[in-house]
Amino acid sequence: MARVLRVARSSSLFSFGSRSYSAEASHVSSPPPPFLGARRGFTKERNVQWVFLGCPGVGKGTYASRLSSLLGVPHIATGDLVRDALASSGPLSQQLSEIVNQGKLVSDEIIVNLLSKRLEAGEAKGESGFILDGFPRTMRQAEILGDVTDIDLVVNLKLPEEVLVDKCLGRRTCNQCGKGFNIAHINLKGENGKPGISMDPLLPPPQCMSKLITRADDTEEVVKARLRIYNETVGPLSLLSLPFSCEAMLDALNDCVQSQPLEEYYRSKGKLMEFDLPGGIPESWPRLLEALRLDDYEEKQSAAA
Ligand SMILES: Nc1ncnc2c1ncn2[C@@H]1O[C@H](COP(=O)(O)OP(=O)(O)O)[C@@H](O)[C@H]1O
Repeated sequence: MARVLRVARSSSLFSFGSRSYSAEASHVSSPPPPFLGARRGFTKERNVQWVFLGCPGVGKGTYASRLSSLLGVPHIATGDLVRDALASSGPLSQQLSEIVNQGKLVSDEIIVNLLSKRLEAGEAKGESGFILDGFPRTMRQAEILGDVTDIDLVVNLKLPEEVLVDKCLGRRTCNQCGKGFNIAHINLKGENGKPGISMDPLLPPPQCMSKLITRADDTEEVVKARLRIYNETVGPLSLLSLPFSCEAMLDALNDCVQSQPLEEYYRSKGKLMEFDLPGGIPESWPRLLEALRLDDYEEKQSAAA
């Protein structure tokens, strides 16, 4: 039977259809080892169920997608689900475009429904496990997820705030092959004991160059609103220095219900792995694999095959 997240408006009850998930029946040892042991979640019954947290622009999509290929689990980005819904014709599209283009969060009900449909379709195709990117974004979403399934590990990617806006503004997607690139040159000098960060642009191959598009919500104003909302709902980011003056952003802030930050929620459950990205993909990817204790994963997989 299909696994479905169902929303009951009057209560916190959501369900993953027939699967016997229980918040109590966690296979996670307590207290967890440092960085949780990356192999948490690899069981005979199912594959990993991981969540990627991180500010807009931090690279969640990039690293979640690489890990999903490595581990053979689907990478499910709720931002992509929202963009697919936006691209479809229908009343939902119109409703979403106003919300997304102001940098606001889509309602928990809409996002849970989109995710539910995606999981259902995946299960029908025989998918097992997942890496969620962009979900949960609110405490309510985290509670819903916690009610219906066990999350093994929450990876919290971090970059200095100065880098995030530039990275968002540098994002490009090829409208033909769908791959993501980044044209930003990041070169942040180290100061006050903090290391500098430099990232080369991730440039597209020549055939994609003329087909690059920028996300409609990657304007400076909307990016800053999204970063502020992230700060309020997920975890602290010292963004107070950013100049916020536009009305859309103030609306977004007013709409943003202050909730206990998600980072703290998962930290208190011993599931949070913090990861400060040391630079671009060439520096960060091997270090991330090491932190996840997956550095020898490919070798072991091929040896076992
Ligand atoms: N879990 C979620 N809850 C509410 N809104 C979401 C969620 N995931 C995505 N969205 C909506 O989709 C937009 C794009 O999401 P995403 O691609 O994850 O962007 P980013 O991480 O760059 O902010 C968000 O700004 C928000 O409007």
